[in-house]
Amino acid sequence: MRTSWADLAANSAADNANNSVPPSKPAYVPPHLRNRPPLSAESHAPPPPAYSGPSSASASVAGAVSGRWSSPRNEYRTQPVSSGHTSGWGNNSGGWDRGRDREVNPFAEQDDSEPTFTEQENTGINFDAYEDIPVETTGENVPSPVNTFAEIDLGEALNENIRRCKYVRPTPVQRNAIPISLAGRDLMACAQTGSGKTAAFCFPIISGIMRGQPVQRQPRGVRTVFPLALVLSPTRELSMQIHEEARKFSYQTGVRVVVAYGGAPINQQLRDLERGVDILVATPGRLVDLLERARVSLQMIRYLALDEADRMLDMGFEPQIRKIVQQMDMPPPGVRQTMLFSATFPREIQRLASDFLSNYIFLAVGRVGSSTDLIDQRVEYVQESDKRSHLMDLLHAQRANGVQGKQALTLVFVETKKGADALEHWLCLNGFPATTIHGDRTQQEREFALKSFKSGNTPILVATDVAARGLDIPHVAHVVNFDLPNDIDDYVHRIGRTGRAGKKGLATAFFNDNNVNLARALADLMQEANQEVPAWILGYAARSSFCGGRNRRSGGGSRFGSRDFRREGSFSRGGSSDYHNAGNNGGGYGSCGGYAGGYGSSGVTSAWD
Ligand SMILES: Nc1ncnc2c1ncn2[C@@H]1O[C@H](COP(=O)(O)OP(=O)(O)OP(=O)(O)O)[C@@H](O)[C@H]1O
Repeated sequence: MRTSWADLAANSAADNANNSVPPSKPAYVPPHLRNRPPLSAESHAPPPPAYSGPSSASASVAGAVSGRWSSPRNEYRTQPVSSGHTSGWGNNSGGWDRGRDREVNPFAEQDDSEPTFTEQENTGINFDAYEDIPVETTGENVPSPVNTFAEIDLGEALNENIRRCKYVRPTPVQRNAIPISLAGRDLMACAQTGSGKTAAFCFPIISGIMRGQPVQRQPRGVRTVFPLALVLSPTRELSMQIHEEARKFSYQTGVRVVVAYGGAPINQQLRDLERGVDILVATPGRLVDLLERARVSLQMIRYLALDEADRMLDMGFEPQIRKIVQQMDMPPPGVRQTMLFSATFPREIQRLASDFLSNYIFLAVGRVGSSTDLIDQRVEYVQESDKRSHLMDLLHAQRANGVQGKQALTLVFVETKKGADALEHWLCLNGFPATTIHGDRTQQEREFALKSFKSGNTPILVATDVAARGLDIPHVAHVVNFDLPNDIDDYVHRIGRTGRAGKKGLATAFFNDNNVNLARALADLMQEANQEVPAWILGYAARSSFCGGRNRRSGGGSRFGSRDFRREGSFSRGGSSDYHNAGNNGGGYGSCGGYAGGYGSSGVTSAWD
């Protein structure tokens, strides 16, 4: 099969050369043949494939992989559907140099905003910090974890990009999740913020597309595109970030990644799509738009990844996700491969998520929903009226300890968009350069704010929950919860903007009587992360209603006992009851509670996309 596609590409190139007339659109070239020198008219030999097959050192994983392709998924792929890619390569954006048929090197791209931080600071990754993390996997026939990237058969081009990224070894979530995904299994994975989940779902997708058999060519004139993989994320900025990461991982693999998100001109995104797409990274709203315009079809999807999956399936997004995954033309579970990732996975969301999965493996690296103990968490009692002056004290102290007199990056979370603007204004008036990101700002303003913050030019970013999830901003030294969220999971994601990739971070929360409902969960979370819990907060925790409020986790007993919801007695839907437990066991669930409401921020959902 591979040979015939190689022949097809070779013949097509030779035909074009012989006719000396360039095709109106370049012919589709399958990923494993892309980035090869163009064939001369004389040469009819297919170029060597980019991926040279499994190495003997990785026989177990590789064996599982080849097994995957003889599964029903393979039959699906070879069905004579009239689809494929709209066009070939290289005419431009999203990582391609317009007019020069050349992929832009994402590793050489310079951020034109002057970085405040040195390369050395950027590479101080200490993944030893994650070594003792308990890992639990449940499900049937769980593939064994690996210890090194060399043990995983990802293909040379991808391995080269891993080296370029300076990833020396896989993080615990990568060690476990990648072999599971390469074996073709569906996965629900929960791992702490900043622990490398993006690569954990990108690597198997890219590798799978590289090694997979190519799809049929798109008939000319049809403008619908047929991506092979779909990665959904809740915010525009996170989709952009995943796109950037995926472009690095897929550099010179021939796998093409395109991003589509709201707030940006759709025409440019349509042009990017028309140039060819293997992996589509998207926010749900913009994707629905593209599907309704019939510019994207999900018919050929082999891989579906939901990043921040619990957010994607909560009340704000669930209808859109169901529409995309269940009501359009995406292959069903068992035919496609589905991967769900987050740092938090409330049991009710797990239950919903199981509709999207087939005989999946549940992976928990660390306790489900826990924060990393790399973050020094502090809670201070601050009345509403004192919050600004208190923040000022923190910023002054930070400036005094700053690197070379510069303000360390501080991310300040507030409840409302108006509150964000007002605080930004006040900070600027008081000599602290600040910017803001929230749903009322234009996309351009949001992107500019983020860029300015990342570069250190504006070291304080005031944000609503739009910035709470997934954003990987190096050097965020301090996260301040100026207003605490209503939900402890939101707190976990917010503080997770610091203390990433093995680095230490600091998180300060302003607590007052408005936050009583969060007291119990906050105290539990801090205790679990070996943080010092002030006695007064334990008092509030005792007073708070264990099963009430909007905190879905609040309930009696240890909320950290929670694991794979299928192991609860109440589980009665689908799947197998014979769950292999390959790791540490936690306690049971608390006796009450569950999901008592949506995220506090559900009102901003549409603005996120
Ligand atoms: N194996 C590795 N070696 C070194 N650095 C890594 C490795 N894997 C990931 N990283 C880096 O770790 C940082 C965090 O990764 P990533 O953003 O994927 O975390 P995450 O688990 O998705 O976090 P969140 O839950 O906040 O979304 C990134 O800067 C990434 O480049």
